[in-house]
Amino acid sequence: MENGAAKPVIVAIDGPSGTGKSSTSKAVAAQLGLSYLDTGAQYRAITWWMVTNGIDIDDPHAIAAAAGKPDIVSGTDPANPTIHVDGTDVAAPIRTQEVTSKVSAVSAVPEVRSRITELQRSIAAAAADGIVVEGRDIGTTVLPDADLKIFLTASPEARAARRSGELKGADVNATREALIKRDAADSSRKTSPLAKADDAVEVDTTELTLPQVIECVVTLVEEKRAGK
Ligand SMILES: Nc1ncnc2c1ncn2[C@@H]1O[C@H](COP(=O)(O)OP(=O)(O)OP(=O)(O)O)[C@@H](O)[C@H]1O
Ligand SMILES: Nc1ccn([C@H]2C[C@H](O)[C@@H](COP(=O)(O)O)O2)c(=O)n1
Repeated sequence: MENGAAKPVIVAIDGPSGTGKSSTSKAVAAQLGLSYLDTGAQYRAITWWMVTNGIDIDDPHAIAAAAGKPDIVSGTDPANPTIHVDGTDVAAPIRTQEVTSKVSAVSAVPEVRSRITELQRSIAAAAADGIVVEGRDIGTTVLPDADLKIFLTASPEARAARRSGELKGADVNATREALIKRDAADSSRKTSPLAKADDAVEVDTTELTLPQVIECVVTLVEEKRAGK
């Protein structure tokens, strides 16, 4: 690089629901001055558009035919990540129970995946200082040449407890069953399922605090940058 500037670093963080991908990725990106991309928010955004426009979620052909229609724009500042569909801020509506229950079906459709994957690659390529991209298939499919790949895991019990804490008063057992069901759907789809890349570093966060996970990932990025 000219003037001794650091080479942009691409970090892929994958893992099942509730393992801490978003919290960790945002904090690592902020600490290291990198961009941040929440790819789950993009799949939620396209699902929100399908629901809002009356597309039959049980009909993969209808989803495929509509996959190219919504304009999805992701803001990549880790201090203020944003998501817009056709100019509308959808940060809140993409987190509803309705969207959460339908996102696995929509994201399993190959036409949806190729559209969103292309968008993700163009965002990563445009990140001048580098980027942390989090999702389910980033290390395996979207950015197979990422400089560093992390795969976060945690027990279903720990993940359900974290989610129930977030959803104030939600039943832990119901939350646990819902996330196990979503993980099973995301792991078993034919096109780029949730999976650990062979060259990913697995970090089990069950017994770690969030600051410990962040520190672990920051250290891994710094070691990678130092060429260790
Ligand atoms: N190591 C940890 N210890 C305790 N709580 C954590 C830890 N990591 C994350 N959390 C909390 O767990 C919740 C889920 O974390 P987060 O949203 O980052 O997970 P995620 O993997 O991105 O989930 P999803 O894929 O469903 O979006 C948040 O409330 C977060 O603060
Ligand atoms: N790279 C990705 C990211 C997300 N998805 C799908 C599957 C998830 O259940 C859903 C929502 O993700 P979350 O917001 O919970 O991280 O989006 C995917 O298929 N590939």
